[in-house]
Amino acid sequence: MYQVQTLNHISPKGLEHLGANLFALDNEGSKPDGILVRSADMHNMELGPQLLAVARAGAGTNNIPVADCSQRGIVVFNTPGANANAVKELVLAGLVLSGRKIAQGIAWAQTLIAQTEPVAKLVEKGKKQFVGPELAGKKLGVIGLGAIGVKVANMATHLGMEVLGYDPYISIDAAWNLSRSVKHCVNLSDLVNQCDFITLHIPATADTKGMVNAKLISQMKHGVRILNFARGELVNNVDLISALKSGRVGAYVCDFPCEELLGVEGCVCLPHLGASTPESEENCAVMAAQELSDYLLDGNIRNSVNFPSVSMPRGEGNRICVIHKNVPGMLAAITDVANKAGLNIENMTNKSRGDYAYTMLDVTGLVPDEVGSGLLALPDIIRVRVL
Ligand SMILES: NC(=O)C1=CN([C@@H]2O[C@H](COP(=O)(O)OP(=O)(O)OC[C@H]3O[C@@H](n4cnc5c(N)ncnc54)[C@H](O)[C@@H]3O)[C@@H](O)[C@H]2O)C=CC1
Ligand SMILES: O=C(O)CCC(=O)C(=O)O
Repeated sequence: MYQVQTLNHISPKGLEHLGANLFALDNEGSKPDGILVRSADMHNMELGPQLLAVARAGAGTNNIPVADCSQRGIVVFNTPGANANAVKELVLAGLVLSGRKIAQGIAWAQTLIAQTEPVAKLVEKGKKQFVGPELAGKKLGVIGLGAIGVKVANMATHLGMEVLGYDPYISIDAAWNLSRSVKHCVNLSDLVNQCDFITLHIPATADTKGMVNAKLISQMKHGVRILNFARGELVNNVDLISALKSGRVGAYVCDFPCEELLGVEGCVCLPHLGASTPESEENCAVMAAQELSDYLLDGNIRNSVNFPSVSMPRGEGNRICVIHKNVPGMLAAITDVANKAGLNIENMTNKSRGDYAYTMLDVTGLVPDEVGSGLLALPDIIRVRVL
């Protein structure tokens, strides 16, 4: 029985994929084999030696200590694309909110109840302060053309916007899905200096943190409207607030409120609602639970952010799963241990990713305990499981 801990609310539709006879859900989680998480910050969490995998029901994994997990042989999964439509739809709202001063208008309309003049009269007198531009005919810059960025870019072409995209690492799949009317920018300056609206769809990493700062803003069009449904850390808030005050930035719509942004004129903060739809919560939970179950029960890895994708159909015998360093001689050393134990290797697969690699052997015959201990005694072996 595998113990699975949930650190956030995970849609019950997903949890149904963890069969009750094989998995025990334990929210206190003293010694979980697997963790299901959404946005909970795991950086200061103590991860026990028994922990095998963390599945993020969502896209961003910056709340998970991924490098540390890799070193300890903990596989981290995410759910690529499972919440992309939910975010795309909120970006549509964000585009309109950034231009038409809707949030400010709604807040102002609520104040009219206390006035002495009739509300309808006050509305007609006051509405001119909330005039804002249409989207059609304007230029939208999409930074990051992954699952969400592609959907946003394609949607914007249907709104009559001229769309520019920047992503030096775009995947082949994403490129196939991108509307051919999206203009490709080879550098960021080329995108930011012509766009009326800019939307961020990149992960928060050491390279991207603080990317929207005074220097980049100085290259943008005066009055540019910026949308951030990716991560708060991508934007230097001090520089952004000063640009809002000077009018260089016309509006900032973001999904990541923080102390310094609340109450700043021109800033519209949503409470991290990008993926908050029943459909997206369910998609993410189902995908994450399936990934976790497939790994815990059969050792297969799909959609990991720190280990390679490795899957093999399960045969009759035992399966030996080895996480190891990506260094020469590992396959020979692993198969040598199996051979010495008299095991016949029926099927075998091995893949590497960066500094790490994963090998699975399907063998006939019972696997003696000394195989596990023999493998673990080899240099550069991180984790061994016999399933
Ligand atoms: N507001 C919310 O609730 C949500 C926020 N997110 C955030 O949005 C981000 C993107 O999500 P997805 O599109 O699903 O991820 P994805 O992995 O499909 O796409 C990210 C894209 O960014 C590109 N990229 C990376 N570094 C870049 C750089 N320096 N410049 C330009 N492009 C760069 C990658 O090549 C990739 O194509 C997530 O990492 C997460 O932080 C995701 C889902 C929900
Ligand atoms: O689970 C959520 O609500 C947040 C989703 C998110 O930020 C992500 O998928 O990166």
